[in-house]
Amino acid sequence: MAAGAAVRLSGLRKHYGEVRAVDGIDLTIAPGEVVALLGPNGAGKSTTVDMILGLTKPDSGDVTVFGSTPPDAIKRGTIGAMLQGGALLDDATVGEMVGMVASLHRRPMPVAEALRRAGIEELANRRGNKLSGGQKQRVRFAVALVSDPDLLLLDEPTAAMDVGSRREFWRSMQAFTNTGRTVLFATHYLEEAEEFADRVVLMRRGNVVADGSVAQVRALAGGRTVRAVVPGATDEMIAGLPGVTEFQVRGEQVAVSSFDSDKTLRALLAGFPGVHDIEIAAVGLEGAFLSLTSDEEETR
Ligand SMILES: Nc1ncnc2c1ncn2[C@@H]1O[C@H](COP(=O)(O)OP(=O)(O)OP(=O)(O)O)[C@@H](O)[C@H]1O
Repeated sequence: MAAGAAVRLSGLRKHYGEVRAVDGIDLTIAPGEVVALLGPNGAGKSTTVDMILGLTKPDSGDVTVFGSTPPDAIKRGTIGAMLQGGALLDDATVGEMVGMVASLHRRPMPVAEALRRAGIEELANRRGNKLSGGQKQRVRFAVALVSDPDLLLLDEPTAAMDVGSRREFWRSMQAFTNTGRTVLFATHYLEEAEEFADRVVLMRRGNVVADGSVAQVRALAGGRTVRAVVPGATDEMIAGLPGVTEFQVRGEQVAVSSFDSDKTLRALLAGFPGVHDIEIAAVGLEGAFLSLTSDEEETR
């Protein structure tokens, strides 16, 4: 599979002085996969995307895109990219901007089709300085699509969009991925990863801390939340239960995060005979994200 990989990163590293923006990551993305790159601010997502695009030179390690170097892949129109704040021209119309980019490629799709796929046909004659933030993002999407790329790299594509535009954007994106293209998108929105990605790669401080399907990443965090009404509960008693990683006591209402909910529950029942209204829930992707990317992990 490696030879036919859409993206292959091996030992990829980029440091800025003391900052280990990307600290030796290995990642293989198969053709047709839709992968979310998740992580808190400063995790190294943009630096990774920039290295795949050849915009940032790695200190060490290799990047290949469909077996080629990033500059060769870009020359062939294999990669389309939508970057945070990618420049648009104030005085050119949307149609002109997308047309200019199309003219740089050997086998572009028709400009009208790129506009249609990005859902901005009606903006074709609008000038760059008359676009809203969300509309600009869609123009960047059309620019990314017009080379008819096999790989799309998107750095926080829906950052400036309202909820409705976000939905529509992902609908357009799904139409694109249904044709078997590969997509890697960086995002802060867990629900986008959960809903649209086949695979989630979680980054923290320049490293990949989890990689798998949404269900697998959730399971990696392994925790559950136990809620109950516990007459007589005190902070000290709840903190002393086995498996507890975090807890909250509000009057008799207790919520506990636990890495071993069976043990926690047994001890709770033994220590507090009056406990009632017990609920146990699996950690969502958000919980997994927080537990796998929090700085407290550092001390483990
Ligand atoms: N050109 C640069 N010079 C110095 N430090 C940089 C440079 N680019 C990135 N960094 C640092 O590298 C780290 C990783 O940044 P990066 O932008 O890749 O993170 P990110 O995960 O994309 O964050 P965000 O979600 O905030 O966009 C950060 O600490 C950042 O300050």
